[in-house]
Amino acid sequence: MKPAPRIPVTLITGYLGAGKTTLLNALLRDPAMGKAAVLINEFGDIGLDHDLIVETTEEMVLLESGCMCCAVRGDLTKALTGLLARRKAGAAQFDRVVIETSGLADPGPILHTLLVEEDLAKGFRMDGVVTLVDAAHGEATLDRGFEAVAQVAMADLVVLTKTDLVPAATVDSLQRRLKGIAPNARQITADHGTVASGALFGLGIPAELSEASAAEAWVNAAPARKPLPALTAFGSQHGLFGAAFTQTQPWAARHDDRIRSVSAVIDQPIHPGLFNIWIDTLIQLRGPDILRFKALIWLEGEEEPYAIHGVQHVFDPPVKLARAPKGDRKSRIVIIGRDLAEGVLEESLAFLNSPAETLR
Ligand SMILES: Nc1nc2c(ncn2[C@@H]2O[C@H](COP(=O)(O)OP(=O)(O)OP(=O)(O)O)[C@@H](O)[C@H]2O)c(=O)[nH]1
Repeated sequence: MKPAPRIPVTLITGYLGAGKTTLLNALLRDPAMGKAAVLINEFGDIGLDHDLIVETTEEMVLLESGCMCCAVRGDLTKALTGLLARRKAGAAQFDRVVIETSGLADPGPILHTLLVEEDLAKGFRMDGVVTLVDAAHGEATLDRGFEAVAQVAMADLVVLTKTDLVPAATVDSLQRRLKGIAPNARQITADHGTVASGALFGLGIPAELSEASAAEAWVNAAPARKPLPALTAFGSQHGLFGAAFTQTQPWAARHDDRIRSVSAVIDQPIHPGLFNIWIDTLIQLRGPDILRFKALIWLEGEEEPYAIHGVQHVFDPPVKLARAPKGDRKSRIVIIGRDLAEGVLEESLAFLNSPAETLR
């Protein structure tokens, strides 16, 4: 029997006051939202945002008493497990979950919870990370704290809010900066919380769709700007993830500079052995510093590609995609990392281009 489709989860994040509650209120009126369960996380004792939500769905859970990424993770697990059980028993009806995080939350551990808790991973799939950035205070917020930069780096979609409060040139320059931090994330603007209907949904791994063409758009990888460096032997100048990886640079400069995003398009199907070595090494050595990993991978000898996504050292099981487009058997990989020395991810990606003899 085919397993039931997993329920998509959307994570709405963004710094304090970025406009998350305003957006959620507008979203609750969007027919594209369908039947949704909404989880709201509050930092501090009083669940103020809960009172600010004017229209509610039937399933609204307020997670209090701390930041979701640390203290409340247990609560998040409990809330999601509870929702799943009630849905199974017919006591709750919803087809998606939307989580509004506290402004201080790091989306990484929250995404982890969805991936590592076995029951949750079976019942839910991540549909997308939506990060709100306040156009009026965005630059200053990014300058002040790395949390805000990391929230942008993890986004599938960046939503600019309060653009009505600043000149167009300010919006342009902020958008350029955001593109630098998250080159693969789409950017849209919200007018007092209102975005085009459905714009926030369908951003995740198209697992249940099984469409390779959709996966290409999901990965959104651009060919490397410079050709991948040639590998002469196993590993390269630095080894697969060698010296340069352990030697991170002093990150005194801008917070933005701590984020490095690398994407590659690999023309030929990849030897499965090479791919396994590569990904194991990446996870073992640099797992905690991989903020996001998305890939559409063609392996030698296989007719369909795999979609893979990961957050730090936790990876969702690869999803084999059916209905692959004819012709193009190029793998696409995007890695967003923090505190990684320049050139190292590129070099490691070059390993995937190396002939299979490298293994022997
Ligand atoms: N001018 C303007 N104000 C906005 C817009 N979107 C939100 N706001 C205002 O920004 C303020 C903060 O919005 P919230 O939705 O409470 O922000 P939040 O991200 O939920 O805030 P925290 O829960 O503190 O993290 C409110 O006064 C909103 O009315 C916008 O597009 N334009």
